[in-house]
Amino acid sequence: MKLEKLFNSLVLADVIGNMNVEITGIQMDSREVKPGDLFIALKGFTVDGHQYIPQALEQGAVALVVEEDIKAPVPVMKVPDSKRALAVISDVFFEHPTRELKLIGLTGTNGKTTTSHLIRRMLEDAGMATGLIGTMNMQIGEKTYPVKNTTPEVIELQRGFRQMKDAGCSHAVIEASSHALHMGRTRGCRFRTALFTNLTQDHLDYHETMENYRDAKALLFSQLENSYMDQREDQALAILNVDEEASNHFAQVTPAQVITYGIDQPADVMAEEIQYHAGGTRFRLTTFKGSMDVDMKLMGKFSVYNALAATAVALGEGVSLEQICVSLESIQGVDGRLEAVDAGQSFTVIVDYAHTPDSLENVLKTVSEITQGQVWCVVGCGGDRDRTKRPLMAAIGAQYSDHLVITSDNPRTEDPKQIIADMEEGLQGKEKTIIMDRGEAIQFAIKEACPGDLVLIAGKGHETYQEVNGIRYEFDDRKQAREAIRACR
Ligand SMILES: CC(=O)N[C@H]1[C@@H](OP(=O)(O)OP(=O)(O)OC[C@H]2O[C@@H](n3ccc(=O)[nH]c3=O)[C@H](O)[C@@H]2O)O[C@H](CO)[C@@H](O)[C@@H]1O[C@H](C)C(=O)N[C@@H](C)C(=O)N[C@H](CCC(=O)O)C(=O)O
Ligand SMILES: Nc1ncnc2c1ncn2[C@@H]1O[C@H](COP(=O)(O)OP(=O)(O)OP(=O)(O)O)[C@@H](O)[C@H]1O
Ligand SMILES: N[C@H](CCC[C@H](N)C(=O)O)C(=O)O
Ligand SMILES: [Mg+2]
Repeated sequence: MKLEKLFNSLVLADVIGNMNVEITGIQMDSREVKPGDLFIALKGFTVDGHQYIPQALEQGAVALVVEEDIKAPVPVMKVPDSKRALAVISDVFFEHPTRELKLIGLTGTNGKTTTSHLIRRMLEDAGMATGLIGTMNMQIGEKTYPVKNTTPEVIELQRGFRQMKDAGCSHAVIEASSHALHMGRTRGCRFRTALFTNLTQDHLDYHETMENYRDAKALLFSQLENSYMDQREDQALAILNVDEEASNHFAQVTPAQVITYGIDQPADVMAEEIQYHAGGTRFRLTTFKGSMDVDMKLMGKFSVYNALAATAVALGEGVSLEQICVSLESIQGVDGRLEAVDAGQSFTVIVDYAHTPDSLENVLKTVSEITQGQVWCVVGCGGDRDRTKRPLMAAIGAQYSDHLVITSDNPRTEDPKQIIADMEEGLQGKEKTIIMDRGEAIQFAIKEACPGDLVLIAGKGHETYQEVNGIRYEFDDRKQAREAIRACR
Protein backbone atom coordinates (compact mmCIF):
# COMPACT_ATOMS: atom_id res chain seq x y z
CA MET A 1 0.00 0.00 0.00
CA LYS A 2 1.23 3.51 -0.79
CA LEU A 3 2.16 5.76 2.16
CA GLU A 4 -0.06 8.41 0.60
CA LYS A 5 -3.17 6.31 1.22
CA LEU A 6 -2.30 5.98 4.91
CA PHE A 7 -1.51 9.70 5.11
CA ASN A 8 -4.83 10.60 3.52
CA SER A 9 -6.69 8.70 6.24
CA LEU A 10 -5.28 11.06 8.91
CA VAL A 11 -6.90 14.47 9.24
CA LEU A 12 -4.15 15.95 11.39
CA ALA A 13 -0.76 15.02 9.99
CA ASP A 14 2.24 16.84 8.55
CA VAL A 15 4.52 15.02 6.21
CA ILE A 16 8.14 15.54 5.27
CA GLY A 17 9.41 13.48 2.35
CA ASN A 18 8.14 11.58 -0.64
CA MET A 19 4.77 9.93 -0.13
CA ASN A 20 5.07 7.69 -3.14
CA VAL A 21 6.62 4.97 -1.01
CA GLU A 22 5.34 1.41 -0.93
CA ILE A 23 4.58 0.20 2.62
CA THR A 24 4.62 -3.59 3.00
CA GLY A 25 3.96 -3.78 6.75
CA ILE A 26 3.30 -1.64 9.83
CA GLN A 27 5.07 -2.02 13.14
CA MET A 28 5.10 -0.35 16.57
CA ASP A 29 8.01 -2.37 17.99
CA SER A 30 11.43 -1.57 16.53
CA ARG A 31 12.63 -5.10 17.30
CA GLU A 32 10.04 -6.53 14.92
CA VAL A 33 10.63 -4.14 12.01
CA LYS A 34 11.26 -5.71 8.61
CA PRO A 35 12.43 -4.02 5.38
CA GLY A 36 9.51 -2.11 3.82
CA ASP A 37 7.70 -1.46 7.14
CA LEU A 38 6.23 1.78 8.43
CA PHE A 39 7.39 2.28 12.05
CA ILE A 40 5.01 4.07 14.44
CA ALA A 41 6.74 5.53 17.49
CA LEU A 42 4.56 5.33 20.61
CA LYS A 43 5.10 6.73 24.08
CA GLY A 44 4.52 3.85 26.49
CA PHE A 45 4.37 3.50 30.28
CA THR A 46 7.95 2.27 30.41
CA VAL A 47 9.82 3.76 27.45
CA ASP A 48 9.35 6.18 24.58
CA GLY A 49 9.27 4.41 21.21
CA HIS A 50 10.87 7.48 19.58
CA GLN A 51 14.20 6.41 21.04
CA TYR A 52 14.08 3.23 18.95
CA ILE A 53 13.79 5.02 15.59
CA PRO A 54 17.49 4.36 14.76
CA GLN A 55 16.94 0.62 15.28
CA ALA A 56 13.76 0.70 13.17
CA LEU A 57 15.66 2.45 10.35
CA GLU A 58 18.57 0.05 10.63
CA GLN A 59 16.15 -2.86 10.26
CA GLY A 60 14.68 -1.39 7.07
CA ALA A 61 11.77 0.92 8.05
CA VAL A 62 10.85 2.99 4.95
CA ALA A 63 8.64 5.56 6.73
CA LEU A 64 7.92 6.84 10.25
CA VAL A 65 4.92 8.09 12.23
CA VAL A 66 6.02 10.29 15.12
CA GLU A 67 4.77 12.87 17.62
CA GLU A 68 8.02 14.85 17.72
CA ASP A 69 10.16 16.80 15.24
CA ILE A 70 12.40 14.10 13.85
CA LYS A 71 14.83 14.31 10.94
CA ALA A 72 15.24 11.04 9.08
CA PRO A 73 16.35 9.74 5.68
CA VAL A 74 12.82 8.37 5.09
CA PRO A 75 9.41 10.13 4.92
CA VAL A 76 8.16 11.22 8.34
CA MET A 77 4.51 11.82 9.26
CA LYS A 78 4.08 13.94 12.37
CA VAL A 79 0.80 13.51 14.25
CA PRO A 80 -0.53 14.92 17.54
CA ASP A 81 -1.20 11.45 19.01
CA SER A 82 0.52 8.45 17.48
CA LYS A 83 -1.66 5.95 19.39
CA ARG A 84 -4.77 7.35 17.72
CA ALA A 85 -2.99 7.47 14.37
CA LEU A 86 -1.99 3.82 14.89
CA ALA A 87 -5.66 2.76 15.13
CA VAL A 88 -6.61 4.62 11.95
CA ILE A 89 -3.57 3.43 10.00
CA SER A 90 -4.01 -0.22 11.05
CA ASP A 91 -7.67 -0.23 10.03
CA VAL A 92 -6.79 1.25 6.62
CA PHE A 93 -3.69 -0.91 6.07
CA PHE A 94 -5.58 -4.14 6.71
CA GLU A 95 -8.49 -2.85 4.60
CA HIS A 96 -11.13 -2.44 7.30
CA PRO A 97 -11.48 -6.13 8.23
CA THR A 98 -14.11 -5.49 10.91
CA ARG A 99 -16.42 -3.97 8.31
CA GLU A 100 -16.52 -7.42 6.74
CA LEU A 101 -16.82 -9.47 9.93
CA LYS A 102 -19.56 -9.57 12.52
CA LEU A 103 -17.44 -8.68 15.51
CA ILE A 104 -18.50 -9.70 19.00
CA GLY A 105 -16.63 -8.18 21.96
CA LEU A 106 -16.84 -9.45 25.53
CA THR A 107 -15.96 -7.49 28.62
CA GLY A 108 -16.33 -8.19 32.35
CA THR A 109 -14.15 -9.28 35.26
CA ASN A 110 -14.76 -13.01 34.98
CA GLY A 111 -16.10 -15.40 32.37
CA LYS A 112 -14.86 -13.74 29.15
CA THR A 113 -12.68 -16.61 27.97
CA THR A 114 -15.25 -19.24 28.90
CA THR A 115 -18.16 -17.39 27.32
CA SER A 116 -16.22 -16.54 24.16
CA HIS A 117 -15.52 -20.25 23.66
CA LEU A 118 -19.20 -21.07 24.18
CA ILE A 119 -20.16 -18.43 21.61
CA ARG A 120 -17.65 -19.68 19.07
CA ARG A 121 -18.86 -23.22 19.55
CA MET A 122 -22.54 -22.23 19.09
CA LEU A 123 -21.84 -20.18 15.95
CA GLU A 124 -19.56 -22.80 14.38
CA ASP A 125 -22.08 -25.58 15.15
CA ALA A 126 -24.63 -23.46 13.29
CA GLY A 127 -22.31 -23.25 10.27
CA MET A 128 -20.89 -19.76 10.88
CA ALA A 129 -17.08 -19.80 10.64
CA THR A 130 -15.91 -17.81 13.66
CA GLY A 131 -12.44 -16.63 14.61
CA LEU A 132 -11.52 -16.05 18.25
CA ILE A 133 -8.97 -13.92 20.06
CA GLY A 134 -8.53 -14.09 23.83
CA THR A 135 -6.46 -15.03 26.85
CA MET A 136 -5.44 -18.43 25.54
CA ASN A 137 -4.70 -17.74 21.87
CA MET A 138 -6.12 -16.75 18.49
CA GLN A 139 -8.14 -19.48 16.80
CA ILE A 140 -9.06 -19.64 13.13
CA GLY A 141 -10.57 -22.91 11.97
CA GLU A 142 -8.53 -25.74 13.48
CA LYS A 143 -5.40 -23.59 13.80
CA THR A 144 -4.27 -21.72 16.90
CA TYR A 145 -1.77 -18.86 17.10
CA PRO A 146 -0.11 -17.44 20.23
CA VAL A 147 -1.15 -13.98 21.47
CA LYS A 148 0.84 -11.63 23.73
CA ASN A 149 -2.13 -10.25 25.65
CA THR A 150 -5.78 -11.19 26.24
CA THR A 151 -6.62 -8.33 23.89
CA PRO A 152 -3.60 -7.86 21.62
CA GLU A 153 -2.26 -4.53 20.43
CA VAL A 154 -4.03 -2.75 17.56
CA ILE A 155 -1.80 -4.06 14.75
CA GLU A 156 -1.89 -7.69 15.93
CA LEU A 157 -5.65 -7.42 16.36
CA GLN A 158 -6.35 -5.95 12.91
CA ARG A 159 -3.92 -8.37 11.25
CA GLY A 160 -5.77 -11.23 12.99
CA PHE A 161 -9.14 -9.98 11.72
CA ARG A 162 -7.80 -9.80 8.16
CA GLN A 163 -6.45 -13.35 8.51
CA MET A 164 -9.89 -14.48 9.73
CA LYS A 165 -11.66 -12.80 6.85
CA ASP A 166 -9.23 -14.29 4.32
CA ALA A 167 -9.80 -17.73 5.88
CA GLY A 168 -13.54 -17.37 5.22
CA CYS A 169 -14.80 -16.36 8.69
CA SER A 170 -18.09 -14.51 8.86
CA HIS A 171 -17.76 -13.80 12.60
CA ALA A 172 -15.07 -12.93 15.12
CA VAL A 173 -15.31 -13.07 18.89
CA ILE A 174 -12.79 -11.28 21.11
CA GLU A 175 -12.18 -10.61 24.77
CA ALA A 176 -11.97 -6.87 25.30
CA SER A 177 -10.01 -6.43 28.53
CA SER A 178 -10.44 -3.25 30.55
CA HIS A 179 -6.73 -2.47 29.99
CA ALA A 180 -7.17 -2.77 26.24
CA LEU A 181 -10.31 -0.65 26.17
CA HIS A 182 -8.67 2.02 28.28
CA MET A 183 -5.41 2.00 26.29
CA GLY A 184 -7.26 2.18 22.98
CA ARG A 185 -6.25 -1.24 21.63
CA THR A 186 -9.78 -1.75 20.27
CA ARG A 187 -9.99 1.62 18.55
CA GLY A 188 -10.75 1.11 14.88
CA CYS A 189 -12.73 -2.09 15.58
CA ARG A 190 -16.31 -2.01 14.39
CA PHE A 191 -18.25 -4.12 16.87
CA ARG A 192 -21.62 -5.56 16.02
CA THR A 193 -22.22 -7.03 19.47
CA ALA A 194 -20.91 -6.09 22.90
CA LEU A 195 -21.40 -8.42 25.86
CA PHE A 196 -20.96 -7.76 29.57
CA THR A 197 -20.39 -10.65 32.00
CA ASN A 198 -19.93 -9.09 35.46
CA LEU A 199 -17.99 -6.52 37.46
CA THR A 200 -16.15 -7.36 40.67
CA GLN A 201 -12.78 -6.34 42.07
CA ASP A 202 -9.67 -6.78 39.96
CA HIS A 203 -6.97 -4.63 38.33
CA LEU A 204 -7.21 -1.76 40.83
CA ASP A 205 -3.44 -1.42 40.45
CA TYR A 206 -4.18 -0.01 36.99
CA HIS A 207 -7.66 1.54 37.24
CA GLU A 208 -7.35 2.66 40.90
CA THR A 209 -11.11 2.82 41.56
CA MET A 210 -14.03 0.54 40.72
CA GLU A 211 -15.70 3.47 38.96
CA ASN A 212 -12.74 3.92 36.61
CA TYR A 213 -12.68 0.17 36.05
CA ARG A 214 -16.38 0.23 35.14
CA ASP A 215 -15.89 3.26 32.88
CA ALA A 216 -13.15 1.43 30.97
CA LYS A 217 -15.60 -1.41 30.32
CA ALA A 218 -18.28 1.09 29.33
CA LEU A 219 -16.13 2.08 26.34
CA LEU A 220 -17.08 -1.18 24.62
CA PHE A 221 -20.74 -0.20 24.77
CA SER A 222 -20.31 3.44 23.82
CA GLN A 223 -18.09 2.32 20.91
CA LEU A 224 -20.97 0.41 19.31
CA GLU A 225 -21.60 2.26 16.10
CA ASN A 226 -24.84 3.83 14.99
CA SER A 227 -23.64 3.24 11.46
CA TYR A 228 -24.22 -0.42 12.08
CA MET A 229 -27.91 0.27 12.16
CA ASP A 230 -28.44 0.79 8.45
CA GLN A 231 -29.72 -2.73 7.89
CA ARG A 232 -32.18 -4.54 10.13
CA GLU A 233 -30.19 -7.78 10.33
CA ASP A 234 -27.06 -5.85 11.14
CA GLN A 235 -28.23 -3.81 14.10
CA ALA A 236 -25.69 -3.33 16.86
CA LEU A 237 -26.50 -5.25 20.03
CA ALA A 238 -25.55 -4.70 23.67
CA ILE A 239 -26.01 -7.85 25.72
CA LEU A 240 -26.24 -7.10 29.41
CA ASN A 241 -26.40 -9.12 32.63
CA VAL A 242 -29.56 -7.87 34.32
CA ASP A 243 -28.37 -9.10 37.73
CA GLU A 244 -25.37 -6.73 37.63
CA GLU A 245 -25.77 -3.11 38.67
CA ALA A 246 -23.24 -1.83 36.13
CA SER A 247 -25.54 -2.95 33.32
CA ASN A 248 -27.77 0.09 33.95
CA HIS A 249 -24.81 2.33 33.22
CA PHE A 250 -23.85 0.42 30.07
CA ALA A 251 -27.46 0.61 28.83
CA GLN A 252 -27.29 4.38 29.24
CA VAL A 253 -24.07 4.85 27.30
CA THR A 254 -24.86 2.58 24.36
CA PRO A 255 -26.76 3.60 21.24
CA ALA A 256 -27.43 -0.10 20.49
CA GLN A 257 -30.45 -2.30 21.11
CA VAL A 258 -30.21 -4.06 24.47
CA ILE A 259 -30.82 -7.75 25.12
CA THR A 260 -30.76 -8.73 28.79
CA TYR A 261 -29.92 -12.07 30.36
CA GLY A 262 -29.98 -13.19 33.97
CA ILE A 263 -31.14 -15.52 36.69
CA ASP A 264 -32.32 -13.51 39.69
CA GLN A 265 -34.34 -10.87 37.85
CA PRO A 266 -36.61 -11.12 34.79
CA ALA A 267 -34.66 -10.91 31.53
CA ASP A 268 -34.98 -11.55 27.79
CA VAL A 269 -32.87 -14.69 28.18
CA MET A 270 -33.10 -16.45 31.53
CA ALA A 271 -32.62 -19.71 33.38
CA GLU A 272 -35.40 -21.09 35.53
CA GLU A 273 -35.75 -24.16 37.73
CA ILE A 274 -31.97 -24.61 37.97
CA GLN A 275 -30.81 -27.94 39.38
CA TYR A 276 -27.15 -28.53 40.12
CA HIS A 277 -26.18 -32.20 39.97
CA ALA A 278 -22.95 -34.20 40.02
CA GLY A 279 -22.78 -34.37 36.21
CA GLY A 280 -23.54 -30.69 35.54
CA THR A 281 -26.55 -28.36 35.55
CA ARG A 282 -30.15 -28.69 34.38
CA PHE A 283 -32.38 -25.68 33.78
CA ARG A 284 -35.21 -24.29 31.72
CA LEU A 285 -33.83 -21.87 29.15
CA THR A 286 -36.50 -19.21 28.63
CA THR A 287 -35.88 -16.73 25.83
CA PHE A 288 -37.61 -14.30 23.48
CA LYS A 289 -37.53 -17.17 20.96
CA GLY A 290 -39.25 -19.73 23.22
CA SER A 291 -38.22 -22.11 26.02
CA MET A 292 -36.33 -25.39 26.18
CA ASP A 293 -34.91 -27.69 28.87
CA VAL A 294 -31.14 -27.96 28.94
CA ASP A 295 -28.84 -30.38 30.75
CA MET A 296 -25.27 -29.19 30.33
CA LYS A 297 -21.99 -30.53 31.68
CA LEU A 298 -20.80 -27.12 32.92
CA MET A 299 -21.17 -26.68 36.68
CA GLY A 300 -22.23 -23.87 38.98
CA LYS A 301 -24.38 -20.76 38.86
CA PHE A 302 -21.59 -18.80 37.16
CA SER A 303 -21.60 -21.33 34.31
CA VAL A 304 -25.33 -20.77 33.88
CA TYR A 305 -24.62 -17.04 33.47
CA ASN A 306 -21.99 -17.84 30.84
CA ALA A 307 -24.42 -20.15 29.04
CA LEU A 308 -27.16 -17.48 29.06
CA ALA A 309 -24.79 -14.81 27.80
CA ALA A 310 -23.62 -17.03 24.93
CA THR A 311 -27.23 -17.94 24.15
CA ALA A 312 -28.20 -14.27 23.89
CA VAL A 313 -25.35 -13.65 21.45
CA ALA A 314 -26.20 -16.70 19.34
CA LEU A 315 -29.89 -15.75 19.23
CA GLY A 316 -28.81 -12.27 18.13
CA GLU A 317 -26.92 -13.93 15.26
CA GLY A 318 -30.04 -15.83 14.23
CA VAL A 319 -29.08 -19.29 15.57
CA SER A 320 -32.18 -21.33 16.50
CA LEU A 321 -32.89 -22.15 20.13
CA GLU A 322 -32.88 -25.89 19.30
CA GLN A 323 -29.41 -25.62 17.79
CA ILE A 324 -28.15 -23.59 20.75
CA CYS A 325 -29.34 -26.27 23.18
CA VAL A 326 -27.61 -29.01 21.17
CA SER A 327 -24.36 -27.04 21.38
CA LEU A 328 -24.76 -26.29 25.11
CA GLU A 329 -25.38 -29.94 25.94
CA SER A 330 -22.38 -31.16 23.98
CA ILE A 331 -19.79 -28.73 25.37
CA GLN A 332 -17.39 -30.59 27.67
CA GLY A 333 -15.77 -27.50 29.18
CA VAL A 334 -13.03 -25.01 28.48
CA ASP A 335 -9.31 -25.69 28.95
CA GLY A 336 -8.18 -24.88 32.51
CA ARG A 337 -11.65 -23.92 33.72
CA LEU A 338 -12.99 -26.42 36.30
CA GLU A 339 -10.80 -28.99 34.53
CA ALA A 340 -10.68 -32.34 36.33
CA VAL A 341 -7.35 -34.16 36.60
CA ASP A 342 -7.95 -37.87 36.81
CA ALA A 343 -5.02 -40.24 37.29
CA GLY A 344 -6.98 -42.98 39.07
CA GLN A 345 -6.96 -41.31 42.53
CA SER A 346 -9.70 -41.78 45.14
CA PHE A 347 -10.41 -38.04 45.46
CA THR A 348 -11.20 -35.27 42.97
CA VAL A 349 -8.62 -32.83 41.65
CA ILE A 350 -9.76 -29.71 39.81
CA VAL A 351 -7.63 -27.05 38.12
CA ASP A 352 -9.32 -23.68 37.65
CA TYR A 353 -8.36 -20.19 36.51
CA ALA A 354 -10.00 -18.36 39.45
CA HIS A 355 -7.64 -15.47 40.15
CA THR A 356 -10.06 -12.89 41.56
CA PRO A 357 -11.97 -12.86 44.88
CA ASP A 358 -15.33 -13.33 43.15
CA SER A 359 -14.27 -16.20 40.90
CA LEU A 360 -12.54 -17.98 43.79
CA GLU A 361 -15.67 -17.71 45.91
CA ASN A 362 -17.87 -18.97 43.06
CA VAL A 363 -15.70 -21.91 42.24
CA LEU A 364 -15.20 -22.93 45.87
CA LYS A 365 -18.95 -22.78 46.53
CA THR A 366 -19.59 -24.83 43.40
CA VAL A 367 -17.07 -27.59 44.21
CA SER A 368 -18.17 -27.71 47.87
CA GLU A 369 -21.65 -28.66 46.75
CA ILE A 370 -20.40 -31.72 44.91
CA THR A 371 -17.87 -32.86 47.54
CA GLN A 372 -18.71 -35.41 50.21
CA GLY A 373 -15.34 -35.15 51.94
CA GLN A 374 -13.24 -32.09 52.61
CA VAL A 375 -12.17 -29.34 50.23
CA TRP A 376 -8.50 -28.40 49.83
CA CYS A 377 -7.69 -25.09 48.18
CA VAL A 378 -4.23 -24.42 46.75
CA VAL A 379 -3.98 -20.77 45.74
CA GLY A 380 -1.59 -17.86 45.30
CA CYS A 381 -1.80 -14.31 43.91
CA GLY A 382 0.08 -12.86 40.96
CA GLY A 383 2.86 -10.31 41.38
CA ASP A 384 2.69 -6.84 39.73
CA ARG A 385 -1.08 -6.99 39.91
CA ASP A 386 -3.81 -5.60 42.21
CA ARG A 387 -2.39 -6.01 45.74
CA THR A 388 -5.68 -5.30 47.45
CA LYS A 389 -7.23 -8.51 46.14
CA ARG A 390 -4.63 -10.63 47.99
CA PRO A 391 -6.09 -10.57 51.54
CA LEU A 392 -9.59 -10.94 50.09
CA MET A 393 -8.63 -14.07 48.14
CA ALA A 394 -6.95 -15.60 51.19
CA ALA A 395 -10.02 -14.85 53.34
CA ILE A 396 -12.29 -16.48 50.76
CA GLY A 397 -9.97 -19.48 50.50
CA ALA A 398 -10.15 -19.93 54.27
CA GLN A 399 -13.92 -19.39 54.47
CA TYR A 400 -15.00 -21.76 51.71
CA SER A 401 -12.46 -24.58 52.02
CA ASP A 402 -11.50 -26.93 54.84
CA HIS A 403 -7.75 -26.68 54.20
CA LEU A 404 -6.13 -23.64 52.70
CA VAL A 405 -2.68 -24.02 51.14
CA ILE A 406 -1.19 -20.64 50.22
CA THR A 407 1.48 -20.66 47.54
CA SER A 408 2.97 -18.65 44.63
CA ASP A 409 1.37 -17.67 41.31
CA ASN A 410 3.52 -15.77 38.78
CA PRO A 411 5.45 -13.58 41.26
CA ARG A 412 6.74 -11.58 38.26
CA THR A 413 9.06 -8.90 39.67
CA GLU A 414 7.74 -9.10 43.26
CA ASP A 415 9.10 -11.06 46.20
CA PRO A 416 6.78 -14.09 46.61
CA LYS A 417 7.24 -13.88 50.41
CA GLN A 418 5.75 -10.37 50.37
CA ILE A 419 2.82 -11.49 48.19
CA ILE A 420 2.09 -14.30 50.65
CA ALA A 421 2.40 -11.88 53.58
CA ASP A 422 -0.16 -9.62 51.86
CA MET A 423 -2.49 -12.61 51.49
CA GLU A 424 -2.03 -13.60 55.16
CA GLU A 425 -3.36 -10.22 56.26
CA GLY A 426 -6.82 -11.37 55.24
CA LEU A 427 -6.69 -14.48 57.41
CA GLN A 428 -6.80 -12.95 60.89
CA GLY A 429 -5.18 -16.02 62.38
CA LYS A 430 -7.31 -18.56 60.50
CA GLU A 431 -5.62 -21.86 59.79
CA LYS A 432 -3.54 -22.27 56.67
CA THR A 433 -0.44 -24.01 55.37
CA ILE A 434 2.12 -21.91 53.55
CA ILE A 435 4.31 -23.61 50.94
CA MET A 436 5.95 -21.08 48.68
CA ASP A 437 6.99 -23.54 45.97
CA ARG A 438 3.81 -24.18 43.93
CA GLY A 439 4.85 -27.69 42.88
CA GLU A 440 5.45 -28.66 46.52
CA ALA A 441 2.14 -27.07 47.59
CA ILE A 442 0.28 -29.20 45.04
CA GLN A 443 2.16 -32.33 46.18
CA PHE A 444 1.28 -31.58 49.80
CA ALA A 445 -2.47 -31.19 49.19
CA ILE A 446 -2.60 -34.30 47.04
CA LYS A 447 -0.64 -36.35 49.58
CA GLU A 448 -2.90 -35.25 52.43
CA ALA A 449 -6.26 -35.59 50.63
CA CYS A 450 -8.46 -38.52 51.72
CA PRO A 451 -10.91 -40.56 49.62
CA GLY A 452 -13.94 -38.40 48.77
CA ASP A 453 -12.05 -35.11 49.22
CA LEU A 454 -11.57 -32.49 46.54
CA VAL A 455 -8.38 -30.55 45.79
CA LEU A 456 -8.92 -27.26 43.97
CA ILE A 457 -5.78 -25.80 42.41
CA ALA A 458 -6.74 -22.23 41.59
CA GLY A 459 -5.32 -19.30 39.65
CA LYS A 460 -3.37 -20.66 36.71
CA GLY A 461 -5.84 -22.79 34.74
CA HIS A 462 -4.48 -23.26 31.22
CA GLU A 463 -1.18 -21.46 31.93
CA THR A 464 1.90 -23.54 31.23
CA TYR A 465 4.43 -21.34 32.98
CA GLN A 466 5.39 -19.66 36.23
CA GLU A 467 6.71 -16.16 35.57
CA VAL A 468 9.58 -14.99 37.77
CA ASN A 469 11.53 -11.80 37.03
CA GLY A 470 10.58 -11.71 33.36
CA ILE A 471 11.38 -15.39 32.74
CA ARG A 472 8.59 -17.90 32.13
CA TYR A 473 9.58 -21.28 33.59
CA GLU A 474 7.66 -24.31 32.36
CA PHE A 475 4.93 -25.10 34.88
CA ASP A 476 1.52 -26.67 34.39
CA ASP A 477 -0.82 -27.27 37.37
CA ARG A 478 -2.40 -30.22 35.57
CA LYS A 479 0.92 -31.96 34.92
CA GLN A 480 2.11 -31.23 38.44
CA ALA A 481 -1.07 -32.69 39.88
CA ARG A 482 -0.86 -35.81 37.72
CA GLU A 483 2.76 -36.40 38.75
CA ALA A 484 1.93 -35.84 42.41
CA ILE A 485 -0.91 -38.36 42.24
CA ARG A 486 1.36 -40.95 40.62
CA ALA A 487 4.07 -40.33 43.23
CA CYS A 488 1.58 -41.12 46.02
CA ARG A 489 0.76 -44.58 44.69
C1 LIG B 1 0.24 -1.97 31.33
C2 LIG B 1 0.25 -2.49 29.93
O1 LIG B 1 -0.73 -3.05 29.49
N1 LIG B 1 1.36 -2.30 29.23
C3 LIG B 1 1.42 -2.67 27.82
C4 LIG B 1 2.19 -1.56 27.10
O2 LIG B 1 3.45 -1.51 27.71
P1 LIG B 1 4.23 -0.18 27.82
O3 LIG B 1 3.36 1.03 27.68
O4 LIG B 1 5.07 -0.27 29.06
O5 LIG B 1 5.20 -0.24 26.54
P2 LIG B 1 6.69 0.26 26.52
O6 LIG B 1 7.57 -0.87 26.90
O7 LIG B 1 6.79 1.54 27.27
O8 LIG B 1 6.93 0.54 24.98
C5 LIG B 1 6.47 1.72 24.31
C6 LIG B 1 6.63 1.52 22.83
O9 LIG B 1 8.01 1.34 22.51
C7 LIG B 1 8.15 0.21 21.70
N2 LIG B 1 9.50 -0.37 21.88
C8 LIG B 1 9.91 -0.81 23.09
C9 LIG B 1 11.16 -1.39 23.23
C10 LIG B 1 11.99 -1.53 22.10
O10 LIG B 1 13.11 -2.05 22.15
N3 LIG B 1 11.53 -1.06 20.90
C11 LIG B 1 10.31 -0.48 20.78
O11 LIG B 1 9.94 -0.08 19.68
C12 LIG B 1 7.02 -0.72 22.15
O12 LIG B 1 6.71 -1.67 21.16
C13 LIG B 1 5.90 0.28 22.34
O13 LIG B 1 5.28 0.55 21.12
O14 LIG B 1 2.38 -1.89 25.74
C14 LIG B 1 3.10 -3.14 25.55
C15 LIG B 1 3.33 -3.31 24.06
O15 LIG B 1 2.16 -3.56 23.41
C16 LIG B 1 2.28 -4.29 26.17
O16 LIG B 1 2.94 -5.52 25.97
C17 LIG B 1 2.13 -4.01 27.65
O17 LIG B 1 1.35 -5.03 28.25
C18 LIG B 1 1.96 -5.62 29.42
C19 LIG B 1 2.93 -6.72 29.00
C20 LIG B 1 0.91 -6.25 30.33
O18 LIG B 1 1.24 -7.05 31.18
N4 LIG B 1 -0.33 -5.91 30.20
C21 LIG B 1 -1.41 -6.47 31.02
C22 LIG B 1 -1.62 -5.71 32.31
C23 LIG B 1 -2.69 -6.46 30.20
O19 LIG B 1 -2.82 -5.70 29.25
N5 LIG B 1 -3.62 -7.31 30.58
C24 LIG B 1 -4.89 -7.43 29.91
C25 LIG B 1 -5.77 -8.52 30.53
C26 LIG B 1 -6.06 -8.34 31.94
C27 LIG B 1 -7.27 -9.20 32.33
O20 LIG B 1 -8.33 -9.09 31.73
O21 LIG B 1 -7.14 -9.98 33.29
C28 LIG B 1 -4.72 -7.93 28.48
O22 LIG B 1 -5.50 -7.54 27.61
O23 LIG B 1 -3.87 -8.81 28.32
N1 LIG C 1 -19.54 -15.72 34.84
C1 LIG C 1 -18.64 -15.91 35.80
N2 LIG C 1 -18.76 -15.27 36.98
C2 LIG C 1 -17.85 -15.43 37.96
N3 LIG C 1 -16.79 -16.24 37.87
C3 LIG C 1 -16.61 -16.90 36.71
C4 LIG C 1 -17.52 -16.78 35.62
N4 LIG C 1 -17.09 -17.56 34.62
C5 LIG C 1 -15.96 -18.12 35.04
N5 LIG C 1 -15.67 -17.76 36.30
C6 LIG C 1 -14.50 -18.09 37.14
O1 LIG C 1 -13.46 -17.21 36.70
C7 LIG C 1 -12.34 -17.95 36.21
C8 LIG C 1 -11.80 -17.27 34.98
O2 LIG C 1 -12.76 -17.44 33.93
P1 LIG C 1 -12.44 -16.92 32.47
O3 LIG C 1 -11.08 -17.30 32.12
O4 LIG C 1 -13.56 -17.33 31.61
O5 LIG C 1 -12.51 -15.35 32.77
P2 LIG C 1 -11.85 -14.11 32.02
O6 LIG C 1 -12.82 -13.00 32.21
O7 LIG C 1 -11.52 -14.48 30.65
O8 LIG C 1 -10.52 -13.84 32.82
P3 LIG C 1 -9.24 -12.93 32.34
O9 LIG C 1 -9.61 -11.52 32.63
O10 LIG C 1 -8.10 -13.37 33.16
O11 LIG C 1 -9.03 -13.17 30.89
C9 LIG C 1 -12.86 -19.35 35.95
O12 LIG C 1 -11.84 -20.29 36.07
C10 LIG C 1 -13.95 -19.50 36.98
O13 LIG C 1 -13.41 -19.84 38.23
N1 LIG D 1 -5.32 -11.69 32.95
C1 LIG D 1 -4.92 -11.84 34.33
C2 LIG D 1 -4.40 -13.19 34.52
C3 LIG D 1 -3.99 -13.51 35.94
C4 LIG D 1 -3.56 -14.93 36.07
C5 LIG D 1 -2.86 -15.28 37.35
N2 LIG D 1 -2.25 -16.55 37.19
C6 LIG D 1 -1.83 -14.21 37.70
O1 LIG D 1 -0.74 -14.30 37.20
O2 LIG D 1 -2.14 -13.32 38.49
C7 LIG D 1 -3.88 -10.79 34.65
O3 LIG D 1 -2.96 -10.60 33.86
O4 LIG D 1 -4.03 -10.15 35.67
MG1 LIG E 1 -9.79 -14.31 29.58
